[in-house]
Amino acid sequence: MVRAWYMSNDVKDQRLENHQNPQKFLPFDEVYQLTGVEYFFVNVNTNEANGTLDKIKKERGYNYEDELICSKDCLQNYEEKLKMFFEEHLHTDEEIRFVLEGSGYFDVRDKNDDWIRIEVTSGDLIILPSGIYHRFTLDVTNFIKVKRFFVGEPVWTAHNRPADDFECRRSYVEKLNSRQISV
Ligand SMILES: CSCCC(=O)/C(O)=C/O
Ligand SMILES: [Fe+2]
Repeated sequence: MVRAWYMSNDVKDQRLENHQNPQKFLPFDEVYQLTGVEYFFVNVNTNEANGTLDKIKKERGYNYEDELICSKDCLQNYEEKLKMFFEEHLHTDEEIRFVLEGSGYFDVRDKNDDWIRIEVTSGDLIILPSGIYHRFTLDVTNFIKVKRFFVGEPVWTAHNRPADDFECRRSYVEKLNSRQISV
């Protein structure tokens, strides 16, 4: 089950939990209010969710999907890719990841530009809105297998911060500030 917390500013090892002191966990509805990130739990064996995976895909028009394994053995240019994933960046489209096996951390900037760390494990489906600054890291287990969904032809390009002049960034900030982000 998904867990989220505010991160320490002093990150020596990105694969550790890196909590603030004292620890400050957030319920996911608060994460949503502060970031617009959406979350569903999907049973990986039956694909049943709060809704079903098929329903989520249909409603959101996800007509592309593939699988990605991030591990030393399976990911080409592993070190380089992991470094890239942990650079703060945004995408011009939603980032949709459904965890089939393993675990990892998505770090997302909240309204006040603070890092919230979201721990994902098997069954977690997470949707990062277009324009949100974020990054990803494996945890100490060094393994995650995800399904990636997309509307139309996938574009994986990451735009590193600063990317404040991108239309998707402006529109994300505007929506978040006027609380127009909707599920
Ligand atoms: C676990 S999916 C790989 C990371 C990725 O695609 C991305 O864009 C992270 O922000
Ligand atoms: Fe990303």
